Order: sequence, then C-alpha cells, then structure tokens
Amino acid sequence: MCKISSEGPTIKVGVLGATGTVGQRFITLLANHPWFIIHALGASSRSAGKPYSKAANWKQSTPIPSIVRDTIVQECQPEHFKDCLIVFSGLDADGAFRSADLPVFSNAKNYRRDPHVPLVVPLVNTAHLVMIAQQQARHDPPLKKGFILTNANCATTGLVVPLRALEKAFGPVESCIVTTMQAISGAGYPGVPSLDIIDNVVPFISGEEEKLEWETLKILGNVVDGDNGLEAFDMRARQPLRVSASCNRVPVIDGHMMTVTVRFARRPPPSPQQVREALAAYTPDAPACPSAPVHAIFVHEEADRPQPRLDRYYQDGAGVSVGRVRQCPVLDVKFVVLANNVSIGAATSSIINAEVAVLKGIIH
Ligand SMILES: NC(=O)C1=CN([C@@H]2O[C@H](COP(=O)(O)OP(=O)(O)OC[C@H]3O[C@@H](n4cnc5c(N)ncnc54)[C@H](OP(=O)(O)O)[C@@H]3O)[C@@H](O)[C@H]2O)C=CC1
Ligand SMILES: N[C@@H](CC(=O)OP(=O)(O)O)C(=O)O
Repeated sequence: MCKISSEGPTIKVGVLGATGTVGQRFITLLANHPWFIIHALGASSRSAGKPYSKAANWKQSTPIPSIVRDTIVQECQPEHFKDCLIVFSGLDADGAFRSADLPVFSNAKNYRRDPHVPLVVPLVNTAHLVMIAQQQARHDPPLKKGFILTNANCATTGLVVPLRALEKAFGPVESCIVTTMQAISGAGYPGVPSLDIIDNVVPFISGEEEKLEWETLKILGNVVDGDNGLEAFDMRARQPLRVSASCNRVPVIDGHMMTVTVRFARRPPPSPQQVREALAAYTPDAPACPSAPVHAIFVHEEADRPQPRLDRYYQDGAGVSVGRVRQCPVLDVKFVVLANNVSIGAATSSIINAEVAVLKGIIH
C-alpha cells in the first residue's frame, strides 16, 4: 500500500494527454496536490520531446505551474511512465498502460461499458471500486497493480449527483427527462468552430444522448455477483429507471447546464421543498479526500440561478449547483443542474477517484 506522507507529496503520477483541455486542468490541480507529485507528462508525437511550456497551448487563467514548465513531454508509451504509481488519462487509447501493470484513471469513453471496469463519479458510487480486484485477476496475465477506472461523461456526471441524492432520500427514480446545454470546452481544444457556435445553439453532440442514457444506469446500479463472478453491474435491477436525454451545444466556455425532470416510484412523490432539503443535505458515501468538495450540492433559492458564468467554480469546480426546484405538471419535480465539465466532469473526478483508491489501499 502506498504511503501518504505529512512531509509533502510523494506519490508519483503521470498525465496522458497532458497538453489538452483536460490535461491542463489535471496539471493545474496536481501542481499543488498534498499527496501526488507530477512525474511524467505524455501527449502526441507533435508535442513529444518539447518542454511542456512549448508543447502546450496553455488556456488556463493561472500561469503554467513552475513544476512542469521545463518537463519534457513524452510519447504516450508505458515505458516513460513506469515509475508512476498512478496514471491520469485524457487519452482515448490508454489500455496499454493497464497491460503494463499501471493503475489508470481514465476520462476516455473507451472502457466505460466494460463490465469489469468501474465507471465512477466520486460524489456517487466509489463503492464500485470493489470491482478492481476482479478486473486484475481476470486480466491475461493477471495484474498486480494495474487496472482501469473510468470516470463518466461530463454531462452524465452532473446528472447522477442529484439523482443519487434523490434516490438516497426517497427511493427509486422511475423516469428522468434531461435536456443539456453543454459548454464548448466539452469538445476539447479547439473544439466547435467559432462560426458554428457564436450566435447559435447546435442541437446535436455525437453519441452524447446515448451516454447519458446508459451511463446513468451503470453508475446508479449495484455491483452484483453475476454468472462469472463479481463482473457485472446490475443494470437489470435499474430497468425501472428510464432516462431520455436531449443534448445541445451552447456558446458557453465552461460549465454544462441541464434541465432535469423526474418521476419517483414512490407515491405520493416528495414535494419540491422536500427535494430541495434532500439535495442540500446529500453527503456522498465516500472517505474524506483532499480534492472532494465539502458540500456536494449547493441548492440555489434565487429564481435565476445556477448560471455557468457565476456558478461554475462552486467548490473550485468540484461541487454541483442545483436551482429552480419546482413541481412538474407532467412528471413530479423539475430542476436545473450546473456542473463544471472540465473539473468535476473530468480531471477533478479522476483525482478524487485516485485519492479514494489510495485510502482504500488499492494503489501500491
Ligand atoms: N473536455 C471535457 O470537458 C471532457 C473531456 N473528456 C474526455 O477526455 C479526453 C481528452 O479530452 P480533451 O482534453 O478535451 O481533448 P483535447 O483535444 O483538448 O486534448 C487531447 C490530448 O490528447 C493528446 N493526443 C491526441 N492524439 C494523441 C495520440 N495519438 N497519442 C498521444 N496523445 C494524443 C493531445 O496531444 P497534442 O497536444 O500533442 O496533440 C492532447 O494532449 C477525451 O477522451 C474526452 O472525451 C471527458 C470529460 C470531459
Ligand atoms: N462529449 C462531452 C465531453 C465528454 O465528456 O466526452 P466523453 O464522454 O467522450 O468523455 C462534451 O462534448 O461536452
């Protein structure tokens, strides 16, 4: 088991896709992390061999941290990361790192559907880390340290936090209709062309609606002892929850907003005031970690909040904002959610997941 030192950060970590939108957020967060120290950075062959400050088209509002300015960016190959205890990934192809027996905390979509790979939103389902031992044992050859743990799509992340809070308080949610207004940064850099997004809304994001609809079931589901051992998530048990998503790209830089309407299995359903209280009181079932928000959900009382420009840095982007909780004349209750797509929707989630894995003794 790796040790947390009170003397300062000692756990060496690497970042794949370090020059990209998510990679830059990782670097900003890791530069001052109490446990993790950046040891290796990887990007494409375009960037490899250059100092980070020359390779990255830095788009953060704080300067490039001095700890990485002169770090030479590597090709994304496991041998350059062999001394890292943790690899954070903003890269689609990160399976080779698991095969090299490295623990990978991935933002990419590729492994999310794998029944042996946990899909974890740290404010919701860190209990799913129990899957990791089985994933290691089933790998050919079996792994001692390596695994892949994915975090969710950034829009799914914002949705499942309030849904989990509602299910914890009131039992199963039966149906959910969600309409997203997603920031441009969700598409990476340079993202959507300016002539497509300025003065406009684009009512399509490839693959996004499907991800919201199935990822939600896996995240809110339970780990079950299936036919082949502890391998599957109990998606069947989630069948009563039906999710319908409509996704839109809007001219906002950071912060995915969405309107959510739910129907509860429980009749009569909770009132909007009970829903407000349950959301504000929600505490994730996770150990206390340095990067976790003190409050997972902030409930706004003002009629015109949350708003991306005002609320996306709630808890340094690690918390979720909810507002306009009200009765729905068709289903039961409707509300607005805002989550920072590059923070809790990406890098912050991976970092909290890694902190939980350290505390649970999974990293060694
Ligand atoms: N942006 C967001 O809000 C979210 C993104 N994600 C996911 O995170 C991942 C990264 O997204 P994002 O940072 O936005 O993307 P960007 O396009 O901004 O960055 C891509 C990064 O990957 C590197 N890269 C590209 N191709 C290769 C390659 N062939 N080999 C090695 N490195 C490569 C790039 O390096 P170089 O600079 O050298 O080209 C760059 O560092 C994606 O899977 C995305 O879906 C998940 C949640 C939210
Ligand atoms: N597709 C999301 C970003 C994201 O999270 O993607 P993925 O599910 O591939 O990680 C967006 O454009 O806003």
